[in-house]
Amino acid sequence: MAMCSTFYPRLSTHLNCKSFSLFPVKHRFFVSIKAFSSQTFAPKADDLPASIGFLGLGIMGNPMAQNLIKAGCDVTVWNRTKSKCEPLISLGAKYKSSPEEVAASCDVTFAMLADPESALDVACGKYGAAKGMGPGKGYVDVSTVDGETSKLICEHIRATGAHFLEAPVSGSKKPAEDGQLIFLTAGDSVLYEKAAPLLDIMGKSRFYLGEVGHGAAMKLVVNMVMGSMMASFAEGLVLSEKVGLDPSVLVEVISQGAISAPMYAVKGPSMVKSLYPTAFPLKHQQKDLRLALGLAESVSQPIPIAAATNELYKVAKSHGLSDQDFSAVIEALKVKLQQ
Ligand SMILES: NC(=O)C1=CN([C@@H]2O[C@H](COP(=O)(O)OP(=O)(O)OC[C@H]3O[C@@H](n4cnc5c(N)ncnc54)[C@H](OP(=O)(O)O)[C@@H]3O)[C@@H](O)[C@H]2O)C=CC1
Ligand SMILES: O=CCCC(=O)O
Repeated sequence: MAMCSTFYPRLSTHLNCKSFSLFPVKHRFFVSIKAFSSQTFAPKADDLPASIGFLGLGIMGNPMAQNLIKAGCDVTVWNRTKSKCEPLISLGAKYKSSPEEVAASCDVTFAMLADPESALDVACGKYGAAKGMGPGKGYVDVSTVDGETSKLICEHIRATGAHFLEAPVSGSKKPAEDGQLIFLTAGDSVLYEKAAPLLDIMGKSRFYLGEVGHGAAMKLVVNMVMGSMMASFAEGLVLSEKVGLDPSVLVEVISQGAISAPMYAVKGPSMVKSLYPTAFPLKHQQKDLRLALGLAESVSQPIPIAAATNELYKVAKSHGLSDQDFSAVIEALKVKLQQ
């Protein structure tokens, strides 16, 4: 039986954002805001899925699954590289040797995979999760993929009689550890409601954006902006140093002005020291820019800044920086041209 016992006291509010002028009226966007409250709305154990699967235990999947286990949930894990399951097993997780077996033994299965190819393979491949799905079950894909991939996975899952939710996340390693992610969900609303208490363990807010593809699109737009912001920040740091300024002072100046952003304050000091401890791998940021370019292409929308930014991340990848944090994109600007 599911026992999610260590909930923080939280207030959950559902807003129909049709009433907000910021949102287009043709879609019904449901925004759920969690906040700490003196009132306790701990979900009843009866409301929670009894057993939860988690596929993909990388930088993000590991802490997300950990938070479910620590909240008392009954979690079964699988990862391509089995050794990454060990820390979770020692916290109380069960293990199955394929996505199919995990899905067959769980009510709701989450997947946090690297890219469209791996998300598709884990969901729809030979021993994929779809093989173990069926009526009454749910599949929640929290990987960052394009809408087309998400729709394909959705088709396979729904064909089994199960429900599908795409739920990519905004927020990186630390927010994942702290249960402070932002879920950008779309798909079967029945599953959205069923998974909500689990999303609330792993995150601080959740957006329900309608039909499958909207969650993926929102995530790609956000990461397109983030990738360009980081590239521009990197240019500023390199240029400031070239003209004899102290880049640490630039970080401080930016932090006090209108363009301050937590990302600059968090990443800036280590970028100045040429250190890039990986929270968000550079290869994933380039993947997201590539997918955002495809999204823009699908509606003939020019995104020249993102296109140029993508080229810079590709250069960074060609210099062996794929597995470094995406802030290592600055190194692509330091490369000396051959004389
Ligand atoms: N890191 C971050 O800050 C954030 C990342 N994301 C997104 O979340 C997803 C996961 O990111 P993150 O955890 O950082 O990435 P990691 O690279 O740390 O983890 C990737 C996961 O995918 C698995 N995987 C890769 N290829 C395959 C394959 N062919 N078959 C099966 N499994 C595979 C890996 O397994 P194995 O261990 O065997 O390699 C691992 O479990 C990505 O889509 C990323 O864009 C979203 C928000 C923030
Ligand atoms: O996809 C990665 C997003 C990282 C972040 O939101 O900080």
